[in-house]
Amino acid sequence: MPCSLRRLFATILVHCEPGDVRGLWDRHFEPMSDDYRRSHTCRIEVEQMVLLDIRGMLQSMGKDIADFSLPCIDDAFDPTEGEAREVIEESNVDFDINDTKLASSLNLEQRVAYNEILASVERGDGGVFFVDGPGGTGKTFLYRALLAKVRSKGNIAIATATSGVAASIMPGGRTAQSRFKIPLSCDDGASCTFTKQSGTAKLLRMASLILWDEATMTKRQAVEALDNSMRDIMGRRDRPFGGKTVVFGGDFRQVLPVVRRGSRDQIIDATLRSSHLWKGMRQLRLVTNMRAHNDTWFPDYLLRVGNGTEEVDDQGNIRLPEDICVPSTGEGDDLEKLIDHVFPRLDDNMSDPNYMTSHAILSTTNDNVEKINIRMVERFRGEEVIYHSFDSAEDDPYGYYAPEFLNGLAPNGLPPHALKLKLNCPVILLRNIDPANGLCNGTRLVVRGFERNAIDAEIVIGQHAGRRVFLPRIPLCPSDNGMFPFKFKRKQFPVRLSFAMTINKAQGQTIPIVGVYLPNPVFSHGQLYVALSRATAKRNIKILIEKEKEKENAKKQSGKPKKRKRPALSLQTSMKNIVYKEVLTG
Ligand SMILES: Nc1ncnc2c1ncn2[C@@H]1O[C@H](COP(=O)(O)OP(=O)(O)OP(=O)(O)O)[C@@H](O)[C@H]1O
Repeated sequence: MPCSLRRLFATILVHCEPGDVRGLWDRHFEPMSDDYRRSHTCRIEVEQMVLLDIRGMLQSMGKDIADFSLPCIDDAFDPTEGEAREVIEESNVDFDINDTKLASSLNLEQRVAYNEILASVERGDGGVFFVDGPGGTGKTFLYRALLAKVRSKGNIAIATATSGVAASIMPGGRTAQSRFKIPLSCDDGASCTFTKQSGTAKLLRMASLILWDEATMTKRQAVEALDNSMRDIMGRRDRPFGGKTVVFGGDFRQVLPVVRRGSRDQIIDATLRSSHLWKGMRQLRLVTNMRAHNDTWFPDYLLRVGNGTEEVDDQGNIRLPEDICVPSTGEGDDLEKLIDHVFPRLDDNMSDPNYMTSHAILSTTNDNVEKINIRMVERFRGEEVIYHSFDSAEDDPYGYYAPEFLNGLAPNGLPPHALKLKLNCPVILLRNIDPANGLCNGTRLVVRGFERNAIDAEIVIGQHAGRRVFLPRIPLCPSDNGMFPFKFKRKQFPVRLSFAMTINKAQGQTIPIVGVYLPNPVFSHGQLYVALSRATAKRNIKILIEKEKEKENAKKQSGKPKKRKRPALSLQTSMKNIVYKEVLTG
């Protein structure tokens, strides 16, 4: 508890712009130091221990404790002796002893990749690799084996991924953006923002191995920025990544980088495959699906969907297996049926975090996801707590935008104005709060308690699973600045319910029991493939494609008081599948 309070304190300093930092410190010092006071009697010593802990947390959130009006840290109590925080943090990453045993169960393709990469690490003369594997072929399994091997020898291995979710399932994983300090908008020729003398530069120089998972989802300019900076800090401008062993991984069949209003050509141009670095990357291919290894038909089908080779009808749609499709009437209760399939015996399992994280419904848009989440929280037993946000238009001195209007806005990546929660319900974090401690955009948690100004939650996925955290309300702005003609700010808890999530958010996660809700066709490359490939076997996936015609008829008839016939039940099995084949073969 005191540790969770210290983390909450650091989070408030970084994200909530408190007016009276010293007052906050004085008021909460006692509960924040409970654990240290039990083992130490000297108040000065206890105060220094709390400050050092908070300093570490602030540093991992990218802030310096000296910028806040807190008591000073006395060097005599500082055990780090001036060593860079990045180096200490990385050296302290515990490797799971069980991961050192993974090497013995690698399949043939994984073993070839493992040996080649380790040989490069051992030679120390650099090498750039791309682990190319469809979803479920064990890329993450391979990374865990590599990280454990390098770290078990006392060497530094840096694990990163494009998304927070993928980063959180690797030990010591961080988002590539935060670890390498890649600028948010990154143009051709850009570099990372760290200096040659910084802790990040020191860490990268010391690293024996650098991993970047889901590199297929990042813009090539971000990878090129790392290459530029590595050449610079290593003083080896002629060698890719300054002569380090760097391993990228991903699957171009999955979702590609987001290019706002981008054309197909612009999206392809933004991918790593279009980078000048691509040709120099040694390709290591994984082909055996280890996620669905008990079901050989399903992985083959998935690959045909991902490769765009599954046969299409005259409308350009592919057929989904009948036994995974939920019959539809085009009416509202279709969704209830899908929910029943995906969340059986919900009442008996409400407090089981494993159940909550192994069942989820995926859909294409936030609106669909919100609709499912609202239904699910209504089904969930317990008292509902509603937290309302404080919304403002920053550059609106005359108050043109009424609060009701602002409250009704639902931009992507922001929590709703009225956040409805119940005890034990699953939520997903919407911001990188403290990536080093498992709180990043995409982290899955369950709600364990409600405070007036904080949500008490438990991390349920990844290496920090089981950790309790307090989440405060923070000011949040839409990631897309051009979305509104004013600067919109919402002060709210940075979470959303996660019974359902968008397909893009689910990339990189294995979801043992998955439902896919498709009231509208998929609209981007790889979406259908990502949705289908989250499951471990065909029998664990259900898809609801809503019947279009009936919906339209229902709309037309809604104005007339005539008796309506009960809509017929039919099985919708065809769906659009968007595949940019040039990114798979170019
Ligand atoms: N050699 C192996 N032996 C046993 N299980 C394995 C092996 N390789 C992978 N697995 C298991 O297969 C499943 C899928 O593996 P993993 O998550 O590493 O795939 P992935 O390629 O990273 O998938 P995605 O791209 O969808 O994230 C996991 O449950 C993993 O533990």
